[in-house]
Amino acid sequence: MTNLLQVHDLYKIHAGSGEDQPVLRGVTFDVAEGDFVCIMGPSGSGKTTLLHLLSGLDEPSAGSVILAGKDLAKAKEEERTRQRRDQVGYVFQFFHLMPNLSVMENIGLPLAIAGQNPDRDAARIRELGKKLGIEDRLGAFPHELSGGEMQRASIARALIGGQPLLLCDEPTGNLAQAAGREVMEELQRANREEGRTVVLVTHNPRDAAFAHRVLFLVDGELSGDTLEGDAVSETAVVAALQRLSI
Ligand SMILES: Nc1ncnc2c1ncn2[C@@H]1O[C@H](COP(=O)(O)OP(=O)(O)OP(=O)(O)O)[C@@H](O)[C@H]1O
Repeated sequence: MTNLLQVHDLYKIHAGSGEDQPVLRGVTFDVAEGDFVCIMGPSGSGKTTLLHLLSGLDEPSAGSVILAGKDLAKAKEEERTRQRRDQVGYVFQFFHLMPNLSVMENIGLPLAIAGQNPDRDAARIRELGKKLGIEDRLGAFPHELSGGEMQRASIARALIGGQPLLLCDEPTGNLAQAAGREVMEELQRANREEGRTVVLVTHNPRDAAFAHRVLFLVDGELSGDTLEGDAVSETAVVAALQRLSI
C-alpha cells in the first residue's frame, strides 16, 4: 500500500520555548493510504503541534513530512498552501464554523476558497448533508445546531473538497457521549466507504478503538508501545495508557 504520509525524524521547537525544550523530538511514522491512525498522549505532549506539521500549517524545526510524495518542509509557502488545500481536510474540537454563514455555506466554503462555485455543487453538499444526517439543518446557522450537528457539519466541510487525508483534532472533545459516537461513526464511514485516510488525535479510549493503529506520544517522542489491527480495543488502549502513565 502507498504511503500518503511519511514522517521522518521530526523536531519542533516553538519560538520562545527554548532550544533545549523541543515539543517534538525525532518523531517517525508512516500513514498508508486508507489507514486510520490514532495519536494519544498527555496534555502538552505535542499532538496538536504534530497535526499542524502534518498539514503544512506549521514548519518543522528539523525532519521531514512527505505528504502525497511532496516534502512539505522543503516546499515554499505557496506550494505548502496548495498541498494543504488539495490533500487535507481538517476537523477541529471546537468546530470552527463561520457564525454568519448557513450550514450549507459553511460546508461549501472550501469550494469557494478554491475558486469554485459552491452553487454548482449544491447537489453534492445536500448529498453529503444527507449522509451525515443534517440534511434538514442546511439552512440553519451554526448557533442553531447542537454540538453533534455542528461537528457533523464540520466533517462535511472537511470532506466536500475530496481531499484524501482527514486530520481530526479531538473531534469529540466537546461533545456528549452519544453525539461523540455518531461523529466517530461518520469518520469510520468516510474511511471505509470513501477511502479517506484518517489521523485522529483523541484523549478518549472509546474513540481510539475505531482506529486501525494507535500511537502514543509521550514527552514529544513516540513510544514503541503501538497497538495495531486486532490488538486495538478500548480495553487495550486503557491498559496502554496506564502502562505509559498517561
Ligand atoms: N505556537 C506556540 N508557541 C509556543 N509554544 C507552543 C505553541 N503551540 C504549542 N506550544 C506548546 O507546545 C506544547 C505542546 O502543545 P500541543 O498543543 O501540541 O500539545 P497537545 O498534546 O495537543 O496538548 P492538549 O492535549 O492539551 O491539546 C505545550 O507546552 C504548548 O504550550
